[in-house]
Amino acid sequence: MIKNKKVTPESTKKPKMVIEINNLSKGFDDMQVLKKLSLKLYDGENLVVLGKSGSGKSVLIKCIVRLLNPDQGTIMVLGENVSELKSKKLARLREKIGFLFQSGALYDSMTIKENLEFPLRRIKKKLSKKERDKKIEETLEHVGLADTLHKMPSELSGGMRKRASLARTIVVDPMIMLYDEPTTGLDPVTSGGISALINDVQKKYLTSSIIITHDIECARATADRIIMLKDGEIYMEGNIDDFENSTDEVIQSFFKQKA
Ligand SMILES: Nc1ncnc2c1ncn2[C@@H]1O[C@H](COP(=O)(O)OP(=O)(O)OP(=O)(O)O)[C@@H](O)[C@H]1O
Repeated sequence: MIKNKKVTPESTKKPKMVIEINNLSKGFDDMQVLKKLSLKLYDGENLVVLGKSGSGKSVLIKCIVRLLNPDQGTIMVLGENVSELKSKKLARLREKIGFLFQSGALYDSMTIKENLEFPLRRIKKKLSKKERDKKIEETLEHVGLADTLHKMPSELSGGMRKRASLARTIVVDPMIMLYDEPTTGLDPVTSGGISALINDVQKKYLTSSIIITHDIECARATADRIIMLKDGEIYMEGNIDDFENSTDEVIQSFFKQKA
């Protein structure tokens, strides 16, 4: 692994860790996807995970929320060992994690308001209807979709649907956000808007995020720190300047190819 100077959000303070992965291995049949991978996500940072298609980025975040079970290694999330949690505790932990899937996955038969109401009713049971409505309106306003309350997902553009999905994820106040290819399939201007929104969410909701992407522009706009995966291992860790100035051929070709 190429390792540059230690990059933590604030190198003078000891930052709190929200995710700590040690020696994670995961394979399918005879294909080893992740090989003894270790990484940390610090409180309040945006960690970008780069890697070619098939390098195991999605498998990594699926292991974090135990949508997949690791073959080996430990995953600590907010101080809990994910593999050891019984279903009730796992469900409670998952409530603290916002997962923005690549597809966005809004419920097509519900209005945007109903899409946000759904997780709120399930997770924030104590809110009154008035409080719920207020929270939905505030969240939609924050993602720039205040006037879509009564619209159906099919009436929105791809970028707006992505914003609505993000609103549905953040409406329940997650502590950690996992973004799986948040800008894939969007034009450069719309992608730039989503990257800016990821930063807004980090500031406003004080979330810690893992952002999985191929999109160098998204990495440039959002990353406090970047990890590049290759062949199931961390190939390089650093900040965007370390990557852009790297003379390593693999890194250069990855960045050139995306330019
Ligand atoms: N449930 C599964 N069963 C079998 N193989 C799987 C499963 N999930 C992922 N894989 C395989 O693991 C490898 C890594 O997949 P993954 O989705 O993590 O890649 P990725 O880096 O996210 O790629 P992309 O950028 O294209 O989304 C791929 O070869 C994929 O086919």
